[in-house]
Amino acid sequence: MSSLSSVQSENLAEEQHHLTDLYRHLDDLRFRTEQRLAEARREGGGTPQARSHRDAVTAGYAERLAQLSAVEQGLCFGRLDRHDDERLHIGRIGLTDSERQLLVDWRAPAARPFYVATAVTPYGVSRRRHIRTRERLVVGLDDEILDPAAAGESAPVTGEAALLAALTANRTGRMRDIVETIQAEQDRVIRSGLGGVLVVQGGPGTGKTAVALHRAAYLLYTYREQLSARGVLIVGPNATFLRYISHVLPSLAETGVLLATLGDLFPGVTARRPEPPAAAELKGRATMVELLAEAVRGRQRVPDEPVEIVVDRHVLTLDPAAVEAARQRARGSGRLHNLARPVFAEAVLDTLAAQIAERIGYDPFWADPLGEDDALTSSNVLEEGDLADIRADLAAEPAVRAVLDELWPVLTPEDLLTGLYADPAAVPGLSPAERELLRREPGGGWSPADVPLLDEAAELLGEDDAAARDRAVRRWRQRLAYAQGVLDITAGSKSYELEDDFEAAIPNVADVMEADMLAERYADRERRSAAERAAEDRKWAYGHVIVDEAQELSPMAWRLLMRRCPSRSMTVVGDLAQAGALGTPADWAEVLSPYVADRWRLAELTVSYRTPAEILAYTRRVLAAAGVPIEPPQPVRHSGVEPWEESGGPSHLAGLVAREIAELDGGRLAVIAPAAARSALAAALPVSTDPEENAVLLTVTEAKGLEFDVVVVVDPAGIRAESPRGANDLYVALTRPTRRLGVFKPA
Ligand SMILES: Nc1ncnc2c1ncn2[C@@H]1O[C@H](COP(=O)(O)OP(=O)(O)OP(=O)(O)O)[C@@H](O)[C@H]1O
Repeated sequence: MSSLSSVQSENLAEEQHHLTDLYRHLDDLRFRTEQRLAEARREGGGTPQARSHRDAVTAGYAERLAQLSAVEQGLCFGRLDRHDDERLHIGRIGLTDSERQLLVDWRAPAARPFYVATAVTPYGVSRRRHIRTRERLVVGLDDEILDPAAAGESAPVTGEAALLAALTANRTGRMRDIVETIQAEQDRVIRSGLGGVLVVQGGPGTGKTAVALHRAAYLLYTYREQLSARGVLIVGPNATFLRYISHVLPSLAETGVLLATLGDLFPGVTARRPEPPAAAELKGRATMVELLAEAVRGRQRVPDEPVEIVVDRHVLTLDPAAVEAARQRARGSGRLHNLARPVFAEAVLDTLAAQIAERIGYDPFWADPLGEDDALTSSNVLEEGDLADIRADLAAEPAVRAVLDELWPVLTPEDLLTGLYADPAAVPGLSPAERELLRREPGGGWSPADVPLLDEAAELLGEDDAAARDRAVRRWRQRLAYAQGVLDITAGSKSYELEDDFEAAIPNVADVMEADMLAERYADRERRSAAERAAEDRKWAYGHVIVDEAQELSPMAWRLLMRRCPSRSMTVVGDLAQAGALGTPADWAEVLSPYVADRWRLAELTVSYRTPAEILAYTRRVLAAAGVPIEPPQPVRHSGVEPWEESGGPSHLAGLVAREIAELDGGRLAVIAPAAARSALAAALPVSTDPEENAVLLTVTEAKGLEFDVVVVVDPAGIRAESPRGANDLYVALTRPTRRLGVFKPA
């Protein structure tokens, strides 16, 4: 016994020695990066190029420093002993000294056996060691000997002790990374190649979200060149969920990922307005594409009566036939609405200009020529140049512009949707009830379901970037003139003193401009990461898109996401059995086939790491009794605690919740209830509606994707009855706890 413990303490001492060495290297790296950062900050920035170079370098060092700080906790967590006597330590980043690899990044191919080696397939590994640390101290070691002879006895999961420690730890309200205990089926998903669409289907608590985040980190590490320029987008269901997962990637030293909800994906709009599920479902239907196209056509109007326009005391008349002809011409141009407006305007201006020309250019003697030479071929003495002037004057005339804006307005996506919601009756193809669902007065912000419609509208309307191009050209001309002036003065005052070679050193104007503009662009490109630039650019094409809780997305939302990812390099993560939104798909093929036919691959996760066996068994029983057979995933552990069921009035419930809170011991509790009961329960129970608090009251929609040590589900029948997908909602609610579940039925 004593010899065993002496071996253990020797092992601990050996690991401590190595760990101390690793931290010394980390400190050293940090110190050098800090120095370089300070040096870069001190550097003067004379020219714009020098300034933007300095900013880029500074930002690079600052980011590197943040990464080095992020890996402080749990820097090294594993060791592989190979049959060839090589030892590899596995950690959050790679570290080398001049001769050897001190620490292997968990994402490197050499680290893979740490996650997938088994006694049956040991990948050349004889021992896998989990190293548990607190701060910079080694506090425990768990060894697994991967001896094929002992294959039958090996643990069903890798790193069982470390895994169970992670799973039973108190929840903090922030998801932790799982880099120390990734399981083999999860590893296969994380390391799947970059190309194509990968669907990850798995029940509650199987680690879909955790896997999606680690996959982002893996892809950025493995395909850095490709991905750092285009960025990675992760889409989650709501802002609370994004806050919940927000620490994972920074703790893996990855910062170049944009986390967003659907409501954030139209630049300039933050869509948080709540709306009834039925309205969201209607807005999410694929048929909205045609409806929006119809709404655009509806804004290209032909008046019923002739329109009179007074210009310079002339009364001009625009009759419906002329407008119809102009509209045909504009529609026939094949351009999008906003881009076709000049075609429409030109046709209308032609009509109006002809009327003016008719009046001011009429020669009353044209039909009575004095002789052969004086013969006129038309009654009008105006020439084409005069007509062009008239058209230009008319185009600038406010009364004319007002009519053009009425008949063929330049529209923003917001204009189109506001108009559509204010008067949905104008759009054919909707039932009266559907019209009422869409109806909304202008103002009050946008809902997440509006965002795909805004995006679709932007596609249909087209953006007229002529104005932006004009501005850029004007700015360029001003600069050019300025630079020319500066050079003229310099050259003028000094030319006779110049040596030949000095003269040659003066850049010519084109060089100055090019340098200047390049510097501007360079500064823009370097100072902001791809993720930041992408967030402001509706047409940004991401290198990879990860969609979490993907079962909740509507067909319209998929159209938007596919536009953001023309390469179709995507990871789609979800569980159809947990789908709560109305109109959710029957299977993943229904979602994906319009975009990639059958060219997508499926990975399934089968083990629940969150929810203990007792709670999953209870969940299966409850749902089966309700006539909804659901097969939950396999639990990885037992908690030894059966769920409780109680019923009664509000004060009894308040007492039960208070008891659970008293026993929390630093963990977190959620009461999950029907939306209709929310305000009454908020007043009656000792819980908060602020999701950041330790004891919170949530609806199922709010609780989706989250987890708590203890959950009390109130009024399960009410949750089921609240929506056509109520049984799925109940499934979500019952599977949120990591330890204890209580179910309360109002008497
Ligand atoms: N290999 C692992 N090691 C340690 N913890 C893990 C592992 N896999 C999953 N977990 C933990 O299990 C919990 C559930 O994971 P996660 O939220 O990713 O599951 P999910 O499949 O997205 O669940 P849901 O469908 O309910 O949203 C999290 O606390 C996660 O950290």
